[in-house]
Amino acid sequence: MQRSENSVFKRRKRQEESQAKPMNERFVYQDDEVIDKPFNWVEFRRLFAYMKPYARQMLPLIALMMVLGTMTKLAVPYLTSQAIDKAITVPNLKLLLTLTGMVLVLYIIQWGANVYRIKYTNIIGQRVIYDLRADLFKHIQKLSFNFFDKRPAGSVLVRVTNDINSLQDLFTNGAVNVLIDCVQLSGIIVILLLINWKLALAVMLTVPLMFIISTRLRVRIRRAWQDVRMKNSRINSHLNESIQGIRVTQAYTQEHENMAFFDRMNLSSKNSWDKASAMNQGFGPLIEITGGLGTLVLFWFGSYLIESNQLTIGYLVAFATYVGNFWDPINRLGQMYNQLLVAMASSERIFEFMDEKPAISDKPGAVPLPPIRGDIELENIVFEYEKGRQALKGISLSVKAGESIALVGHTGSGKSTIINLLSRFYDITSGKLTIDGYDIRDVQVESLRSQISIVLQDTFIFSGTIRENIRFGRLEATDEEIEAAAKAVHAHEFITQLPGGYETEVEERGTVLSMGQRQLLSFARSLLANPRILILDEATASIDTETEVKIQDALKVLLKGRTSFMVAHRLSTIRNADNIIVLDHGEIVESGNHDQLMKKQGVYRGLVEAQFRFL
Ligand SMILES: Nc1ncnc2c1ncn2[C@@H]1O[C@H](COP(=O)(O)OP(=O)(O)OP(=O)(O)O)[C@@H](O)[C@H]1O
Repeated sequence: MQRSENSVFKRRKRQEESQAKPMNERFVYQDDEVIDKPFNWVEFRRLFAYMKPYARQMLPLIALMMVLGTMTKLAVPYLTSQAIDKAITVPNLKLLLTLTGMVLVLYIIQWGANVYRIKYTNIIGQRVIYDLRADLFKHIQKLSFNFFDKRPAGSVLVRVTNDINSLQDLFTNGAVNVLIDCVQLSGIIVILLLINWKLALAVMLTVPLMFIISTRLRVRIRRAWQDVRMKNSRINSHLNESIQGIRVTQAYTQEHENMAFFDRMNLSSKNSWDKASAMNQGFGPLIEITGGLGTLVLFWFGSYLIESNQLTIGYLVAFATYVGNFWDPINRLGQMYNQLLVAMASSERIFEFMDEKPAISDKPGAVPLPPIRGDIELENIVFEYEKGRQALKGISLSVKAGESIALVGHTGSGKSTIINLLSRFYDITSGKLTIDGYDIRDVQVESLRSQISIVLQDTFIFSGTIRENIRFGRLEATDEEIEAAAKAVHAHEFITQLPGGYETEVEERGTVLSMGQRQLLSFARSLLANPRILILDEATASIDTETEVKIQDALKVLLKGRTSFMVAHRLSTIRNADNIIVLDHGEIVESGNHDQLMKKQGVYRGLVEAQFRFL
């Protein structure tokens, strides 16, 4: 079985290698892994600063346990040498029993010290990881739309999960183990030199050789692991995209194509892992061979020293044990160095996100926007998502408080862009946008957004109950207020028909609910928020004609006394708007109410007639 699986993998590997060009290039993922950067001390200090709050409290205890554990470990071979030389070669049962008792006590102390050290290092490690993850998540929440426009959700996920996890080992074991190994190494070197400096130097002759070989090997190992992480990161991005798009995939029966693509990624990641792990496995035996050379020198030169009465058998045995213990920390330090570089690469990626400044933030001295009436002025607004490509080309518009504005136009004409600018999800490239005379760039973002409510076509429902989803509009709302809002927008009927009523649990994106029901919930959420400015972006697109009649009533309630912007392709919903703005390629081409525009025989009339013909 094992063999056949291996041969399948080998065959697939050959297939993969023979196809230089991927067979399916629908999905393109940027590699965001930094290969081979020099060790960055600034970031290293920044990372370890996360230990600071806990260091004073716990580090002295950990250091004490560490020294205690290492000292007891180093004392055992010395006591063994004394037992051989003074109690076995020249039999002395009493001394032998005393020394055995001492060794036993040392082992118990060593065990206790290790248990406490591991416990406290784990506590510090977990707290550091908790703080890092919390800081990163908090920061990501503040980042602006343009940040998410540029990155697939999967790659953001990878940083909060994988990259943070890869630091976990460093903080829980790694950092302390390095110290222990350094203390142990220094202790062993001192003891070896004290027992017999000639033998010590002879044994350590092999160290530089090993150092040179292993440094070269380690660079290759590190690159191989970077490759593994890069491929895993791509798998995560693809996985996220596949799950989000599963309905489209199934509708177009693209499962096999997707599977083949995933399989290639998966296989490529497995192959990289095999390669990296094979290199890693080579590292251990290399240390062992060099260690074996050292042992050869030890016994050859050691027996000469015994013969010439410069060393006792007991000391030779102790020497052999110390030398045995000498290679372990060196081996671990080599691995730790790799682990540290991996962790540094991860921390670099984490800090890169943390250093990302939100494109939209309060400027110094920004004042809170006082409760607004809802007068809006757009003066010659130009906006570019990408430099040199204007989505809006000089929009001017004056809106009085309480007016309802409808934005219509062909797809891509700039309707949603205007809406995005009103809530300051993006900053305008040039021009001026004021609300009640306040330039929206001069006021605090939170005070602006809290007075504007947006209902989108693809309403986002969070995991939780229906009640909590409506409450999202105003967290302090009472249950009665929530139900009143639901009744006003005709959502109460369908909610009470659900098995759990208002307490029905809905999952992320609201899969239990139909699109129309989700929109009604979103209406209730907005009504509850009681905003001065209301934005409806294709908000009635998924509502059936019967519900639409009800919704028109609800909209009257919802829009009353508020300034509102409505984007709708279904033109019947905007008939009653005070002002209909017709956009084309980022410019206003017509404006007026329904009757005025119908008389004009222009773009709007064309759109209405096209829709009528279509029906
Ligand atoms: N996040 C973005 N990054 C870059 N360009 C964008 C982005 N969003 C929209 N655009 C571009 O800006 C222009 C206006 O888009 P917008 O979404 O405002 O159109 P719309 O009128 O709302 O279209 P629709 O009716 O299809 O929703 C389009 O050319 C579009 O390609």
